[in-house]
Amino acid sequence: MRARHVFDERHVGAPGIAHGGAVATVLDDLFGFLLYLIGEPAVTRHLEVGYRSPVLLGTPYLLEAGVQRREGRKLFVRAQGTDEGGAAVVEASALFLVVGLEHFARGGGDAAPVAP
Ligand SMILES: CCCCCCCCCC(=O)SCCNC(=O)CCNC(=O)[C@H](O)C(C)(C)COP(=O)(O)OP(=O)(O)OC[C@H]1O[C@@H](n2cnc3c(N)ncnc32)[C@H](O)[C@@H]1OP(=O)(O)O
Repeated sequence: MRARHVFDERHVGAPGIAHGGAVATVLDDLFGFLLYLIGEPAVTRHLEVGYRSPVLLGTPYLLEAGVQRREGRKLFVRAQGTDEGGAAVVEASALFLVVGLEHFARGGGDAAPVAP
């Protein structure tokens, strides 16, 4: 799956640079959307982010994510973000666990069925 993302002042850490937590949030959400597209309701069990270069505000990045492998209810996923020159600025790997829709009901909100 591919997405284009531009961080803005809402995500600032050091001046002009995205906060690492904001970058991790976007990557986690990218994985969540990937698994939504695949049609697997799953949640993050483990997330690792490698910050290779500062992620600049107001700069478009290409984000790419995919499923590396599956072991039963465990989905191992990977992603990377590259700048317009093709240089990798951030990478992430994560373990998502497939859960039943009752998992989402624990938060008290509506858990809409996940469809591909
Ligand atoms: C309907 C709308 C859907 C929208 C979804 C959007 C999702 C967007 C992404 C998110 O933000 S998700 C929110 C953040 N994540 C959470 O809130 C999850 C909190 N954790 C849990 O609820 C439970 O841990 C979970 C349901 C995921 C699993 O609980 P379990 O008690 O079933 O399993 P456990 O935690 O013991 O670990 C499962 C397996 O992972 C393995 N494991 C854990 N860390 C690992 C690691 N780092 N590497 C490899 N394996 C690992 C662990 O050993 C174990 O292996 P086995 O099943 O074979 O014993």
